[in-house]
Amino acid sequence: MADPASSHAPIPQGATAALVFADGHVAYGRGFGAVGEAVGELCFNTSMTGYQEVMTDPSYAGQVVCFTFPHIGNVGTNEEDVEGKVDSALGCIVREDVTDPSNFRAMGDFPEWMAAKGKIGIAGLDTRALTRRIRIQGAPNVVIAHDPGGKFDIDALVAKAAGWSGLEGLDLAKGVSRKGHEGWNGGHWVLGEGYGAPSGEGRPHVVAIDYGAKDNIFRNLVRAGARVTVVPAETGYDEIMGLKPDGVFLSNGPGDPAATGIYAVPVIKALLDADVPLFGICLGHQMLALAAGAKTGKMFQGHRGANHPVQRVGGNWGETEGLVEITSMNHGFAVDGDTLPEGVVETHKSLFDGTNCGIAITGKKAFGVQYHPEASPGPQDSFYLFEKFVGALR
Ligand SMILES: NC(=O)CC[C@H](N)C(=O)O
Repeated sequence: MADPASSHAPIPQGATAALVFADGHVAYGRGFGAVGEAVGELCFNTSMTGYQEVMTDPSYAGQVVCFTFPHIGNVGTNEEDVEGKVDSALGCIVREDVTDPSNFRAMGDFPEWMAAKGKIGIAGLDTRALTRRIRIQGAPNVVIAHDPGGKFDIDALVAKAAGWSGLEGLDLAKGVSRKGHEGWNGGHWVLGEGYGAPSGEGRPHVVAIDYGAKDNIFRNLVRAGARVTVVPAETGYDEIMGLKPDGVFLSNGPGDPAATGIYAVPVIKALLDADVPLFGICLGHQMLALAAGAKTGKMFQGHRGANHPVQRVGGNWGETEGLVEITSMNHGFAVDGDTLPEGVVETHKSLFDGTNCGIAITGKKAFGVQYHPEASPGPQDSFYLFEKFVGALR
C-alpha cells in the first residue's frame, strides 16, 4: 500500500533500485553493483562499446551515465581498459540485465566490478525514454539508489536531488587529480602485448597537467614520441617551468571549466604569455580558451558518445579544410564560439549543433580540441593532433 504521507505511487514489487529526479519523477528497476545512493547529473552516452572506459573516465565525476546501447556489461571487465583509478561516474543506467561475461579478455564480472568501485547500477529502465527526457528537458539532477530490500524513502530522495546545487560552478578537478609528479611510461595498447614501452632517444618532454585525465591521453603522447611527466591540477607556473618542459599538455577533467579556471587559468595564461607550446583536450581546451579571453558555458545537453562528426574549419587547413573527423566526446560545458577574441581561430566545429570543437592561438604553438582524440572508447581519426603537438616540440 502507498504511504499516505507520500504523493508517490507505490514501489513496484521486485524493484531494488530507483532513479529519482529533482522534479519528483521516479523510475524503478533492478539494482546491481554498489548498494547505497548518490546524487549527481544524469547524462546519456551513445557509445556502443567501451563501457569500462566510460565508467572510469574521471570527467564523469558527479554524473550518472544512461547508456543508450541496450546490452552493457556482457563482455565483462579487465585490468587494461581503465582510464582512471580515481572517482569517476557515480553509476549507470542500462536497458537489459547484465548477462555473464563472454569475452576472451574478460577477467571479471561487470556488476561485481561496479560494486568494488562503489558505483551503483540500475537495469531494466526504458533508456530510450530517459534519453528523450534529457533531450527535451536538459540534463536533470537525480539520485541513483540501490537497496536489495527494495525500501526507498522517495520524498527524502526527491529532496536530495532537488537540493543538490548541480555541476555549474563546481570544481571537481582537484579531487580527481594526481597528488604528486609521476613519470608516464605506457604507450599504445596492442592486443596480446598490452601497453608498449616508449622507445627512442631525445624525446621531447611534455609536462601534462592532470585535471582528471584519461590515461589513454598519456599513452597517445608517448606513442607520438613524447616523454611525459604528469603533475597535479594545482601545480604553479614556476614549478612547471622548473621541470623544463618542451610543451605543456592540459588534460580533460570533470566539473565547470569556469570554476576550475580560478586557479588553472592564470597558470595557463602565464604559459601562453611565455610562448610555451600548449595542447588542451576537453576541460583543458575550455580552460585554454578562457586563458585566451573567451567564455565558456553550460550546454542544455552535452555531447557524449563515440560517433560525433566534427568539421575542420577556420581557413588554415589547406587541402583538408572541410574534412570531417568522427570523434569521441564527453562534455557538458562548451566554449562559446561567439566570444573568441582576435588572435584565437576556431579550427573545428560540431556538425551536430555547430558548437565550438577546436581553437588555435595565432602566432603560437597552442591549440585545443573539445573532443577526445585519444578515443578509448571511440574512433582514432584524430590521432594526428598528438603527432602535430609532439612534432612541434622537436
Ligand atoms: N571530458 C571533459 O574534459 C569534460 C569537460 C567538462 N567537465 C565538461 O563537462 O564539459
